[in-house]
Amino acid sequence: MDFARSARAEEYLTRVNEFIATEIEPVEADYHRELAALDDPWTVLPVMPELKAKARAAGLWNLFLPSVSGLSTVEYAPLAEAMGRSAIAPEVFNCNAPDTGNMEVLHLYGSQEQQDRWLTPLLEGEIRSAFCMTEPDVASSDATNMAATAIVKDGPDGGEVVLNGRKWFSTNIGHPNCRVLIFMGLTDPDAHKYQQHSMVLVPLDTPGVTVERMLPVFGRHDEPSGHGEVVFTDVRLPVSAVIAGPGRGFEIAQGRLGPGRVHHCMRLIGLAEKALSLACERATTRTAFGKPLANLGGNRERIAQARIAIDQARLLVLHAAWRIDTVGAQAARSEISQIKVVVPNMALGVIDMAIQLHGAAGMTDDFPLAAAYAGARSLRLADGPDEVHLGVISRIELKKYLP
Ligand SMILES: Cc1cc2nc3c(=O)[nH]c(=O)nc-3n(C[C@H](O)[C@H](O)[C@H](O)COP(=O)(O)OP(=O)(O)OC[C@H]3O[C@@H](n4cnc5c(N)ncnc54)[C@H](O)[C@@H]3O)c2cc1C
Repeated sequence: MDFARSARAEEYLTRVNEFIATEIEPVEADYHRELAALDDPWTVLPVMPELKAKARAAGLWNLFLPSVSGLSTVEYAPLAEAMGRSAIAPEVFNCNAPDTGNMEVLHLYGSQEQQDRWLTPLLEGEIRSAFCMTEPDVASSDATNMAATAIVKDGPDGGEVVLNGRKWFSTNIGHPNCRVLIFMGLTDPDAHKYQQHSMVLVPLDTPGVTVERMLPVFGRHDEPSGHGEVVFTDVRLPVSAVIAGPGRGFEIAQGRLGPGRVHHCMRLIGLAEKALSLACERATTRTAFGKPLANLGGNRERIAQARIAIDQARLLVLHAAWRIDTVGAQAARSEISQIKVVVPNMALGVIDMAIQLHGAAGMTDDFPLAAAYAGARSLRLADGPDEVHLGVISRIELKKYLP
């Protein structure tokens, strides 16, 4: 396998890094401060559309989508890593979750009408979207448990689909520009277990859709995107809102949760790098007991271990990306699950070390470490719990030994 960067990837990386250094990093701390000071932080600050327009004009836009960027998964990895160093860069480049996953779904499975109505404005960065699968009342790590319903009823113009149920942790639903969500619901409990569910495109202003509350993650609401609890009460839509037709929810979930989901791991490598660089700066510029922090206790070893852990995890991510590019996401299931276990746990360790070296300051919002810790911890669940991924890896491993 060859992880050397192509000339095209190298060129993009130089430009992305330059854009982040000159346009994003100088304004990022103020962005967070200004947002936190607002009475209503569910607001788009003017600087965000300005940055997006600049990134777009620079051709650094929708790089996550191979058909737009022409980049392979291996080529995209260092770009996502660069974006992951900053909390706002992914959005600036229109490469942020969950919109990227939703765009991939619409790109792969959407009808022409669905693409015109939703994919085009998402690709333009004009609107945002949410993905509503997880439910508070069932163990949602097992997607066959989803109990909210998407019942198809016959009628004129092909009939309608009626949605009922409660979803939560719907990321992005608090964003002022969130206009559409993808709802996963039970359509036919008698069908094969992987053909019971459907995915439905729901305009956020459809009667019967109510965002009941925004959920905190370690006390943070992640404004202006957030994670909402959403109730669906007799939400009626034409059957043309069902993506790829009724009963194909699982098939689409497999597609959605394939290549797009390794982007989180790529970005987390960048976040861990950011934490390590902050730790090194702090350790070399602050003195205790007459020495720089770096020279106290086991701090040099901890920094060395962090460097090793990040480089190991990066290689595993590149390997998974290479497998996706060469054999496809389905055949790379073990490698994808491996990085989903390794990377968030690695990032948590590195960020925790950086927080410790910062002392009490590491727990505040004066540094991006506390938010980074919450984000990395979330990804031990949000991308599927570690245990589920370990189950996938062991199943594939043990299968080799079955008679
Ligand atoms: C910040 C954040 C953002 C999120 N964003 C979204 C979103 O945008 N859209 C969305 O639909 N969902 C989202 N989620 C939800 C996430 O996908 C679910 O939390 C996850 O799938 C687990 O489902 P659950 O919470 O119901 O946990 P459960 O299924 O109840 O599992 C709880 C625990 O049980 C154990 N467990 C489960 N299965 C196994 C197993 N096979 N072996 C051993 N132990 C096991 C694990 O310890 C697991 O953590 C988000 C979550 C977070 C924290």
